[in-house]
Amino acid sequence: MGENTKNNSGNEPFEIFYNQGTFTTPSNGANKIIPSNVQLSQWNYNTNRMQLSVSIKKSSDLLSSLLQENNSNPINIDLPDLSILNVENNLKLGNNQKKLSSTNDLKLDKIALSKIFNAQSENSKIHLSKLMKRVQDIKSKVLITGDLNSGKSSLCNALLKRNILPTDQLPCTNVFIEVVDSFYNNGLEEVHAVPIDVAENVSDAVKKYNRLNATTFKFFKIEDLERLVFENDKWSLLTVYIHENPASVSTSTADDNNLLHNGIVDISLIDSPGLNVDMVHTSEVFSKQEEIDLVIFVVNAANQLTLSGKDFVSSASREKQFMYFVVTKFGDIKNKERCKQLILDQIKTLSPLTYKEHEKFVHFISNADNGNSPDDNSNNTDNGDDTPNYDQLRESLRNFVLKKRCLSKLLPAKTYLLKLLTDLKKISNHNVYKINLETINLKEKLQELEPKVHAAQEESELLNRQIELLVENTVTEIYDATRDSIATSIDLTKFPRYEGLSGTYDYVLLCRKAIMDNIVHSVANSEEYARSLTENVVTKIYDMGKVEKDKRPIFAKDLMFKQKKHILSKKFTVIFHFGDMFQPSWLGFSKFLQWGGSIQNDGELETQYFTNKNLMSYVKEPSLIFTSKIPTLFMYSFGGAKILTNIFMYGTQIFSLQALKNIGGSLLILGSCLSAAYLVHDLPRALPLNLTKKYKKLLNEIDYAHQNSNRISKVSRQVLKTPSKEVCRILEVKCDDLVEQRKDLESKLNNNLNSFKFFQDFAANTKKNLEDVQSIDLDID
Ligand SMILES: Nc1nc2c(ncn2[C@@H]2O[C@H](COP(=O)(O)OP(=O)(O)OP(=O)(O)O)[C@@H](O)[C@H]2O)c(=O)[nH]1
Repeated sequence: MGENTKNNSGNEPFEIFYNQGTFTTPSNGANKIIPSNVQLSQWNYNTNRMQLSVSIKKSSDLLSSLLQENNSNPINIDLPDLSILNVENNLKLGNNQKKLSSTNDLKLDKIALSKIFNAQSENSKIHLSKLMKRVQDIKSKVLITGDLNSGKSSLCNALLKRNILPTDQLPCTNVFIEVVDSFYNNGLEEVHAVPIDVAENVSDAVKKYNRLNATTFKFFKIEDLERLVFENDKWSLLTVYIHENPASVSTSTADDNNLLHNGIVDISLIDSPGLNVDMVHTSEVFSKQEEIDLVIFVVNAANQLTLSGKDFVSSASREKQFMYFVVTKFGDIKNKERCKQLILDQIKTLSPLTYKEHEKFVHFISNADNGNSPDDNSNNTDNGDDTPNYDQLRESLRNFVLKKRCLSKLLPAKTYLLKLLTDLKKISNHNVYKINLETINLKEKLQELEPKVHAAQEESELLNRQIELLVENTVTEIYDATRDSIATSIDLTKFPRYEGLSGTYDYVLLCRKAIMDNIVHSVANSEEYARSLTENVVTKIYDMGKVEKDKRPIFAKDLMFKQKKHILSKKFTVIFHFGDMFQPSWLGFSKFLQWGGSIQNDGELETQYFTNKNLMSYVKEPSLIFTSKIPTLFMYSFGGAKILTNIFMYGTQIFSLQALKNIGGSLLILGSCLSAAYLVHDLPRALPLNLTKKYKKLLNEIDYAHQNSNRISKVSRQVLKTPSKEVCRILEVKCDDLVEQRKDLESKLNNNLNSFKFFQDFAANTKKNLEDVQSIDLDID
């Protein structure tokens, strides 16, 4: 078994040559004439074998492409009526192997089902590769099974025409025995026993046993079989090599009359232990192995098909379309017709196809005792005409294997391919249907989504623009307001009252402070205005973005303008000069000389009479006298008195040089005194005027109004960025979400389109392959 027919003459056990319409087998040295119907069978067999091989390869490729599609795009396999690729076959519970319905008992989604389907498909690919091996292998295994003591070993011996296997009235075969021609063991008759510790069961043993590897078995003589068949606790398989026809051993040639090594297809017979509760499962599993081409079920006519037998047959017939039934001990039955009918009825229920051709597949044997004797054919004949003897059975079996090996060898592959391709056809049709439905659904969803996406995008753009504009207007407003406020602050300064010559120093300081305070105050006011306005606009922006109140970040307006740079930017210094106290003008001086009053800093003519002050104030603040008209009055009085004295003293000599000298000196002193008095008198007007000018000049020079307006508006802009960004982000997320949904739908739609194309091609290829397989005619007579 480990070695195959390569021993013979090449890769194939038989090299077939055409020779004027006959087949020859070169192994026997002489050309053998094979009947033309066998020749036809061989030709058909090879053609079918080749066609099936191609179909297996194509089916495997189809499965691979389906798997690939399933991995990139989970396919729909929620189909209840699949036979090979039904995912429910993968969902079994516990020891009782109860099947679960994926749709009822377990709710599995498309992805989960597709993963199970992957496993199922992989198994199917493995099975296909085994089928390929099987289709290309020309060896044939025949499993003989049946109830305990039903006559399996006797049947085996009868078919081999040798008493090789032990038979007994009591159950005796406890180990599976495979009988192979000694051709496969260098012409030696031996028993190779596979120990239980090498292989636990027969299925395993068949795989592990290798004739060329002595560690996989133990040698025994043929005579030891009597003992070995009982030792089921030691051996899982006994391989028995025999000379079926001792006469042909010397030439090592195949014999047409042989069953095991006949020159066209080599057969091995496997005798199995009787079916009891323990053995049914093992036999069922074994019979389903691809290596088993044909199952012969031996029925004791007296017992008919027992429960174990029925179990086995119904399970095995799912895999093997045809089974042989050999009814033994039929001769002992009185009412043969009734017995026959009862058994045929049972077969009809369990394996309808076998029943349909029961004349070929169901054999009634009357007497096994004599059947073992190859020479005594007369005793093998049943009393009835329709009950073939062992020779007829042997011939039928051999013909079946030889002429109908298409069925035994290739039918399982064809049957499997038909089921698989039908499954694939159903899957592709189902997917095309589902994809169409999904596509309609996706298109509807996309149509609904499209306007929403546009609306959201437009809303987002509009709101962005509105917020941008709002921020820009706010910042401009803050800038302008701050600039105006600072620019007008100096002019709006309220200067303190001048409290006389002695308070001149304080007056200077107070005037400067008044200007400074006004400017700084205007800046602080502008900052406060910016805070309030910014706070309002922040709320407005969140309102525009429809951000829920509890989701808005807390806005702490008091934190605005708190950094050091803000404090520093408000500071500036102006250096005071003595000259800042005076700003003489001819107009002012001439007014001063008039009795009426003096020009004040606002240009208004102010009249300060001697009487407009309380006399007590002059007492309290004598220096006030200098800012009043009192010194002027005094000057005028003194000058006038002096001139009058001169006129009186010099009379007509008033215009004499001496008189003019005296008058000139007096006038000079008078003028000087009046000028000094004017300057002192003009100080409350001149100082604020000069300071105002000086501060304005400085503020202009350092661009104070712009710097602060810029600073304040910049802070507001910075602050407003946060809600603007937040609202934009929310809108973007909303848009992105919709765009993502659209993208997702489009991608699904695209996938659907690809899947649709895939399944269209897949359906066409599957259909073609299915038609090819259907056209393979294995029914050759
Ligand atoms: N009368 C009669 N006896 C048969 C026939 N076939 C087998 N026997 C007898 O039935 C007994 C059991 O036959 P076996 O061939 O050992 O049966 P088995 O099915 O191999 O038995 P186990 O493998 O041990 O279950 C033997 O004594 C056979 O001689 C038959 O067709 N007619």
